[in-house]
Amino acid sequence: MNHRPVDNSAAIPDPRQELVRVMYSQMPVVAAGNLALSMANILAYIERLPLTGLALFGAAVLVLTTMRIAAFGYYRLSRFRSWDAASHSRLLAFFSFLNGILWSSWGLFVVSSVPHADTLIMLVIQAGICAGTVSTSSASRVSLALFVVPVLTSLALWEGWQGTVDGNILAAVMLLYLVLILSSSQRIYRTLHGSIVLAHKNRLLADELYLHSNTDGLTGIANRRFFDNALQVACEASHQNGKSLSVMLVDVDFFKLYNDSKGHLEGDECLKIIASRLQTFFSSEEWFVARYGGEEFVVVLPGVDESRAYALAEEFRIEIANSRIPHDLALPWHHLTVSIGVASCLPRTEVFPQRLLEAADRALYTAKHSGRNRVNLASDMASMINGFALADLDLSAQL
Ligand SMILES: Nc1nc2c(ncn2[C@@H]2O[C@H](COP(=O)(O)OP(=O)(O)OP(=O)(O)O)[C@@H](O)[C@H]2O)c(=O)[nH]1
Repeated sequence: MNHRPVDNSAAIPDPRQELVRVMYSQMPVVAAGNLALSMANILAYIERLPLTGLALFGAAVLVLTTMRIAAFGYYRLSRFRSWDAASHSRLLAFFSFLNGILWSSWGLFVVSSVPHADTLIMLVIQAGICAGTVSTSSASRVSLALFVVPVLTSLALWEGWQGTVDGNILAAVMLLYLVLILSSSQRIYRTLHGSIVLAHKNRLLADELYLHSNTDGLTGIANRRFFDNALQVACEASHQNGKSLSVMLVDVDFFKLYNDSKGHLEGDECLKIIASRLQTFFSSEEWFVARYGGEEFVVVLPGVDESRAYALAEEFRIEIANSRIPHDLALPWHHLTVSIGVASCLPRTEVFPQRLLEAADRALYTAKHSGRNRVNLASDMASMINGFALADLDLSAQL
């Protein structure tokens, strides 16, 4: 669970690398499919049962295609941000070449061992396979060429060797086809490139929107909106995992007088200082700080019980007082101070965010009216929660 509105805005990654990563991520699936293809070939060759072999191959291709489609959805682009694309693209090129050899061996196997197999039809099938690869391999020209060249040339060479068709004409046709494939790969790549850039821009915009709508404009810490959601989540988690939960309301003392004497801009700077001190002081991963409104801040401390929350609040209060931020009208100290109200709930108790806040607010009110620059505990919290539990019991008994 993330308790802070985090700034995720990173540069848009290189779309070509992103595509290589996606292709690379599918390698295990493709390898499994090709292994099935080789086994089908070997089986058909040993048993002299070409139809069984072909049926097995057909099944393997079906499984492979289904798995690849599933894998494409699974390996979403966002997962690959931290990958080392350079080394992966080399491995991908090597793998593509192996893949090409496998497919060409399949073509050669069929024309050489299946009676009446037509080389031309096989060539058309192989050409279709190459064309199908363009969409997925278009980001890496090297990988594409390493796949396509063995697949296309093997049958042409076979025919030339057999002398049934003019090898030169076949080679010329294959060359033309290769050029067509590579040029269409460029077009497909441009389209994919555009979609990937757009997808990343959209994500950055969504991140930015989230960040802005959850951050306080003045102090840069989380705002009330973020706090309301996060407190609800923290209360539910505390109820489920049986850990304590404490909330603090931190209010700057005599802040109106600070504004009046030093001006609103100085007041703003003062709020920024308090926010940053809070953020630094309560920096544990689980805790979070937000601006509650005006000169009031809130700290949520999952896993912290009442006595520890009190000790932490007292430590923070002293830290601010010891900073000696001048505030002549704050009597009797003549420097800036804060008052803090603390409320905690017992582990495994169902606690309502609103009740916890009300208790912390009452504690803060008492701290203010007992002279300010102090921490006050909502000592009625446990009895209040028990009171609710009893009220619930009474109600259910009446029902
Ligand atoms: N500079 C500045 N002042 C603000 C901001 N938000 C609220 N305030 C001021 O904070 C002051 C709060 O005053 P009060 O609620 O009377 O509280 P206080 O003067 O701190 O008195 P106690 O809380 O009783 O110690 C008001 O004068 C508000 O104008 C802000 O964003 N910037």
